[in-house]
Amino acid sequence: MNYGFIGLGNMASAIIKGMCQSSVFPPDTIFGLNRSSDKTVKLASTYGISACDTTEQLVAASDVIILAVKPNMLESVLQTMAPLIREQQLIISIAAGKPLSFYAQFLPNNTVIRVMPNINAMVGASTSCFSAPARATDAQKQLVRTLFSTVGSIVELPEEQFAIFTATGCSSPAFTYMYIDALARAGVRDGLPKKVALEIAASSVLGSAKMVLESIGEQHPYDLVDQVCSPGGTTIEGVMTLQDQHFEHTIHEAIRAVMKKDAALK
Ligand SMILES: NC(=O)C1=CN([C@@H]2O[C@H](COP(=O)(O)OP(=O)(O)OC[C@H]3O[C@@H](n4cnc5c(N)ncnc54)[C@H](O)[C@@H]3O)[C@@H](O)[C@H]2O)C=CC1
Ligand SMILES: O=C(O)[C@@H]1CCC=N1
Repeated sequence: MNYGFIGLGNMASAIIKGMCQSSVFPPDTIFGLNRSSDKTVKLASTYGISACDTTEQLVAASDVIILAVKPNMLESVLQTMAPLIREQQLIISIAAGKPLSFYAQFLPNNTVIRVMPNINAMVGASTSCFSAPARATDAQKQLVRTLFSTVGSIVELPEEQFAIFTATGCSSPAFTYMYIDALARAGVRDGLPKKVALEIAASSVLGSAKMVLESIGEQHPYDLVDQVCSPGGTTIEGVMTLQDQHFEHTIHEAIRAVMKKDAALK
């Protein structure tokens, strides 16, 4: 089985890295095409994947085609692919926003599965989901699970939950990076070197995420908050300041803004 990536940016590079580092997907089964050839050449030399110069070459070589261009490029990519495609080819798209019905306009006879990974795929820690149409076979869905398991975890969701998954699971790493940097910056203000401050902040977030994951269904996150806040202590001052400054409301508004933009991409 051969795999062809159209668009070799941040996400495709991360997925190709995961596939090649697994023992499941040999590099000689992976093909790539990018608008500019520099990224294709780099991935070919780093991982030994095959570089394609045209959509014709990539479609001819692939059993599974992974669309990893920005949503605004999809229409032209699908128009170019449509006359070349074979019915048995599986299409996987990782683009935000575009529903399965969008792909059906261009490729009515092919199975298209939407996958939403996140950027933590670069370190094998993506939180991914997929939505498949009724026509998708168990084997096709299993292939999606196997492929994206090389870069982290993956669950199947109904398509109506795809957008909120994207916002809370795949846009949120950007917010978390901002939170980590804000903590580190505060550390710098009080004398920590930035590198040390970043290590402390990131490590603390990693441990906190582990605490939440291991207590789901047993303790509410606010039970954990209470365990940190000693009566009359230091942390409660920070917690109440965050509440005064609408910390939760700000996060909720950020998610709402992501959802609004996601809906506009359709
Ligand atoms: N960056 C992220 O955190 C995530 C992005 N996504 C989705 O993944 C997709 C790709 O995102 P990134 O990798 O971040 O973008 P990117 O901008 O890093 O990569 C896109 C690549 O596609 C290439 N390209 C553009 N038009 C092309 C064409 N006609 N033929 C071949 N290559 C073409 C560009 O040169 C670029 O290398 C987007 O649809 C995005 O919605 C999904 C999950 C997370
Ligand atoms: O910002 C975006 O459009 C993509 C979707 C999820 C993460 N990045």
